[in-house]
Amino acid sequence: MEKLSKNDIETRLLRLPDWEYFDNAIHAEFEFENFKDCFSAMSRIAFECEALNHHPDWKNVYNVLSISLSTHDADGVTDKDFKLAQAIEAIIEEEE
Ligand SMILES: C[C@H](O)[C@H](O)[C@H]1CNC2=NC(N)=NC(=O)C2=N1
Repeated sequence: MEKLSKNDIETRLLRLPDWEYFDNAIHAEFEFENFKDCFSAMSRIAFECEALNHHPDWKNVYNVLSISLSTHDADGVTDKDFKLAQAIEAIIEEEE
């Protein structure tokens, strides 16, 4: 999977306003009502990750989920990260 250029990444991010690019990865933070809602979204995201065989670096503190996406094999951001970011957005929108 080919690593995307900074320009490509920034162009693609125009369609994903929750996400930003820094430190060689794309990042987003989502806040939920409480821990249960947050963990419920994380479970749904986890199944999607398995289906896509692509996995986030993520952190949960109570009702906040912080996600970073990069492709370890490519040492950067690839199309796989954008596919997963889109899937995550769809899940978050359904949970809202
Ligand atoms: C063997 C397996 O396909 C690889 O280890 C996959 C699994 N999930 C992955 N997830 C991420 N974020 N980057 C990878 O390079 C990656 N590689």
